[in-house]
Amino acid sequence: MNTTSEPSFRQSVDIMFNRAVALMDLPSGMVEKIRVCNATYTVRFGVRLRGGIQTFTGYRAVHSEHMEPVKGGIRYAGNVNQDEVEALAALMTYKCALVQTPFGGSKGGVAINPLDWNEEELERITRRFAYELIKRDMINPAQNVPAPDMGTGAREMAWIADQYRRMNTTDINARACVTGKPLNAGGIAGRVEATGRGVQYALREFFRHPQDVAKAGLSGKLDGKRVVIQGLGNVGYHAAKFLEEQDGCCITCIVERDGAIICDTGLKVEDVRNHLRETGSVRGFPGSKFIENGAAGLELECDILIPAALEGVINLDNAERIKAALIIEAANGPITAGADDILRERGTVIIPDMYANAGGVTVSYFEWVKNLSHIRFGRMERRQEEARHELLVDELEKVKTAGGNNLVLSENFKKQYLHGAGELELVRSGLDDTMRDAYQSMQAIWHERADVKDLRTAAYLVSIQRVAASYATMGL
Ligand SMILES: NC(=O)c1ccc[n+]([C@@H]2O[C@H](COP(=O)([O-])OP(=O)(O)OC[C@H]3O[C@@H](n4cnc5c(N)ncnc54)[C@H](O)[C@@H]3O)[C@@H](O)[C@H]2O)c1
Repeated sequence: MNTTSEPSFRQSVDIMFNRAVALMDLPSGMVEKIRVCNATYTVRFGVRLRGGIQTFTGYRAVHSEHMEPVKGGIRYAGNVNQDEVEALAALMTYKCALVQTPFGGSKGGVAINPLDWNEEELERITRRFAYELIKRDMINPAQNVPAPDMGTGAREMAWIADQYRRMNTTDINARACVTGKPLNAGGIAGRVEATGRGVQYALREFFRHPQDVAKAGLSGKLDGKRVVIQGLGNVGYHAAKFLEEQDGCCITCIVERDGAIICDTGLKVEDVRNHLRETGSVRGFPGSKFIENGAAGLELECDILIPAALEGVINLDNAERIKAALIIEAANGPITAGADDILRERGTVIIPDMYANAGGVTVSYFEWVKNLSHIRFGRMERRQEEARHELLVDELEKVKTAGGNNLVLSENFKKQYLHGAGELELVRSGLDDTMRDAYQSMQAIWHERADVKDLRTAAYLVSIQRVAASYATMGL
């Protein structure tokens, strides 16, 4: 965050929370219980590296245990701190409640820049941090289940899972101690793409409602919409790629850490990603204009702005200059509370983080269930579906043979129909269903209540109501 007069990330989340509870009829004690972060564990641990001992600082915050396990990613970034993990843990509570994954909220991180360390060193740092959390039950399939976040991915999750297994050799559910693992280590198809895929499904759902599209001052479908995206990491890359290749969006600007590239006729996301991988920068991407001040890319004319990197990037400094009609928060907390006020006043529609990036935790839930059930996901349903489809196809064949009509089933159709959905299709359809349902639950409040002016407040209302109901039922 650039502006000293801005609240911290956690304070920003609290301001948005308070705006919502002011419209609710909850006892003040309950409001306070939900708002506060239950506990934050800080650990300073040493690892023998590069001929000496290096000391690192790590955190795991548990915001709400109204449901267990609690869930939330582990972030590796230089500026990870207690305020940030507590804000992110709170967002996890509200996110899980909104998309109805049965978890409380948590988040963790280590204050390191992963680019400063090689793979072997990162493995030793990760295993040591995991050890510190596992021995305090802060990684455990029944209590606290991490996942990837900025700076971490499937590789780190595999190390954490292995560390847990070594320390808990008789735990048959060991694999469920962390999600976002590689497929061959108990992961699930579609987890890597899940958060970006969820952003795509969220936008598709938004554009199914012309009334909502009109509120943003837009019209028509997703096809042809001009999109600016910040961050071409896990979330940003998948979101941008799917929107470009499958929904006909025109990606006019990509903002990365060292600057931004602009191309009015549209950037090929896959090619930009390859260029970024090969050169470490977006600079010099053929057919594009490079600007050193990447943040200026956020201020370009466009229909949809997708911040998918850091928190606080839309703040009091630049909010007035943001021109996008619609902002979808793929990152957590990219808009500060002050900027949110400015944009809301101006009528910019914001699809809030707790909904927009919930695809990750949704598919993490599928992975956790798969690990606990010890069966290849969807396997039984698939056989059952196949049996039903066989009956249908036999019947159609009989109709055809009897000369009832001219129906001809192609071999290709039969193959696709009979083989039903694989794990990836099941995961995607489950995610799509979740994103549609959650959108409609926010939207109902946005449309029905005159005092609820924006989707974020509506999302908070849905979530807080559910968390409160959970506490009220189980007691404190
Ligand atoms: N990974 C997930 O499943 C997941 C789930 C929910 C939310 N999120 C949120 O999405 C955001 C991104 O996470 P990710 O997993 O994609 O991280 P990532 O580490 O894979 O990617 C982050 C990208 O942002 C870029 N970046 C860093 N600093 C930048 C800057 N100043 N300007 C522009 N780009 C910059 C990095 O180069 C990188 O390409 C975070 O807010 C995270 O909390 C991630």
